[in-house]
Amino acid sequence: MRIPVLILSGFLGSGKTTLLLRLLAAAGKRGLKPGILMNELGRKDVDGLILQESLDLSISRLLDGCVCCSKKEEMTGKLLELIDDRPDLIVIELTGVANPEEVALALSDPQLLRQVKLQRIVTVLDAEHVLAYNSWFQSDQALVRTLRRQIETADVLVLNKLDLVSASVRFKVEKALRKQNATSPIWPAIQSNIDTDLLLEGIEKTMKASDARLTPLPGRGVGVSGKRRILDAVSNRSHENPSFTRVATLSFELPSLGQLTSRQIEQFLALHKEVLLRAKGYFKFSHQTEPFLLQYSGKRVTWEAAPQYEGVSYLVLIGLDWDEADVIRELEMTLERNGIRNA
Ligand SMILES: Nc1nc2c(ncn2[C@@H]2O[C@H](COP(=O)(O)OP(=O)(O)OP(=O)(O)O)[C@@H](O)[C@H]2O)c(=O)[nH]1
Repeated sequence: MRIPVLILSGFLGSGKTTLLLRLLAAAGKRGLKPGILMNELGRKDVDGLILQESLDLSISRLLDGCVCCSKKEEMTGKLLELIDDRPDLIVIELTGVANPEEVALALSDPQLLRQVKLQRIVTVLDAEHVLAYNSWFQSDQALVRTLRRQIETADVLVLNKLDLVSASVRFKVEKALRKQNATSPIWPAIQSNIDTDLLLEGIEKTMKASDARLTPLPGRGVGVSGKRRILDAVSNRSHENPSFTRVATLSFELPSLGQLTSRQIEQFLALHKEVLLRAKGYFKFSHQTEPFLLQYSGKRVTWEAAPQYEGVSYLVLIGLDWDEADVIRELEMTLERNGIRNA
């Protein structure tokens, strides 16, 4: 059973920690044991201290850097430590400037893939200021894009600090949010006071003593029905514990690449560009002497030599509202065209 992960995102000061405290209280009432990973930009762990004062919990911290950029490797290590404690769920509170899709990608690291599963992305918004971000940060388009992504990828938008705005501002904000995310619910809140039980829906006390950390879970075959699979796909949308997140992750181990080329991978990615947020993978092409690292972000592909990589080839895809079976089918077809056939 993979451990469900809740991601709390939202700009600085929007009310994430306030929500986290409520969430932890609700988890406690349900008898759930949470693991918490807090990522803060400053060296000083202010939020962690607040939490530790409020609750007797072990909290993992990633300080002085964002999981999106400088702290990616460390995040995997911290999560593995948390998994060792066998929590029923893991809550990751991001820095205000983190992009949730990058965290979804990090969760698909081969070391974590079969142990954790993205359950839900919750974005907390400061109703008083959210409409001003575009003009405030005009000179930093990367930040504007990240803040937009926090809204687009959210499964739940918590519209917080409503005590500070009028009804007409609230209406304007909701209208603007709907343009960026037409489907996810918007939950109004003051002091991040929402029905936290709804956030914990689908999360149960599942970790038993027998669920050892390194027990490999079988890859869940999500291949096309009626055909034998030629690749093993691991999805965050598992049957055993339905995921509600719109951000889907698919990971493929590719022990054999046949005659596959980087160009064909790019063509495969281009087919899904409307729904693909991010991709990453290592490839050991038969015609190359060293492995290559693929990065796909903002619809752009880059390749770089990765001589230090020693594992098998793999590909991780992060998409929004996609047809999973369609993506898998296309990849299978790409592999088949390159001589990779069913055994
Ligand atoms: N007036 C008002 N203040 C709020 C509300 N929600 C949270 N706050 C306050 O806003 C401040 C920031 O809240 P946090 O929960 O720490 O926000 P955060 O998103 O974790 O902040 P960072 O860690 O800086 O990213 C605190 O002083 C909260 O008490 C609200 O609905 N109304």
